[in-house]
Amino acid sequence: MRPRVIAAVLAGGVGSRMGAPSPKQLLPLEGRPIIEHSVAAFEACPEVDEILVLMVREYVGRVEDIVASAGFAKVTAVLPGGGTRTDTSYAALSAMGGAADTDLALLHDAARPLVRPATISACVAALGEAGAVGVAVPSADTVVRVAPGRTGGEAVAQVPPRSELRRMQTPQGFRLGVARRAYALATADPGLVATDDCGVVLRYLPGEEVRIVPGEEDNIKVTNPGDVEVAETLLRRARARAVLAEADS
Ligand SMILES: Nc1ccn([C@@H]2O[C@H](COP(=O)(O)OP(=O)(O)OP(=O)(O)O)[C@@H](O)[C@H]2O)c(=O)n1
Ligand SMILES: C[C@](O)(CO)[C@H](O)COP(=O)(O)O
Repeated sequence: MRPRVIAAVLAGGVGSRMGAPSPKQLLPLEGRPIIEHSVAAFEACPEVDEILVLMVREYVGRVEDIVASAGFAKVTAVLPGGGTRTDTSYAALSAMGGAADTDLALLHDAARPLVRPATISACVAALGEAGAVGVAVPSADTVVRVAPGRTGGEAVAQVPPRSELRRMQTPQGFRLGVARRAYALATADPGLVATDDCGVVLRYLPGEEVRIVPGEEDNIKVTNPGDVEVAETLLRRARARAVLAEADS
């Protein structure tokens, strides 16, 4: 029997860098809220069985309305998120309590509305071989480690080989047993600091391989003012490509 695939769309953030009056995942992108685009990708992915959405508590009702009017049949619950992204991930995993350790959890930033169903499918396929996977892309820029400068400001301390570096995106996927073991250790650690879920597995289960799934440059995280316009341009370009591909076939 194939494992059940449960996706969680993480939308518990308030979007302080965006500075909009409501959380950025509610901003319109080509006429639909950003979060609707993100959920739609999972709804359209044939391998995904169920979707949970974790939203800033006071906007849970708003997202329930979005889910109802979009007719997302796979969404089984809209739940409140936590105080940090890691808290929201943990709340998502806790809400999957009825699932087996062999079932699969996919955690995705609501703020990445351009994720493609094919990328989600690739994560599910990779979880057939590894207990943890994360979508990532190479960096076109040289990435440096910095330290406080001798003359003030910051200075370059190290230039890691760029060929060994990737920029992590989401989705990030896990066999539930792996995510549960990692998060049980992480939440017991008072020094826990994490910026993504693969990092939690790497840190707390060092023996577990975290496999990279090649991603797409346009799976951007809408973060700062101006990013919605960039996402709109990328979305229009992707639509135009799809129309051309359809016409060619
Ligand atoms: N407590 C939190 C914080 C973040 N997120 C989600 O994690 C994703 C990536 O986080 P980020 O882009 O940092 O979103 P915000 O936290 O909303 O932004 P900011 O840091 O600017 O406040 C977003 O979909 C966001 O909603 C979450 O579910 N719960
Ligand atoms: C998970 C993530 O999107 C991977 O790039 C990223 O680390 C989230 O960071 P944020 O500061 O919560 O936006």
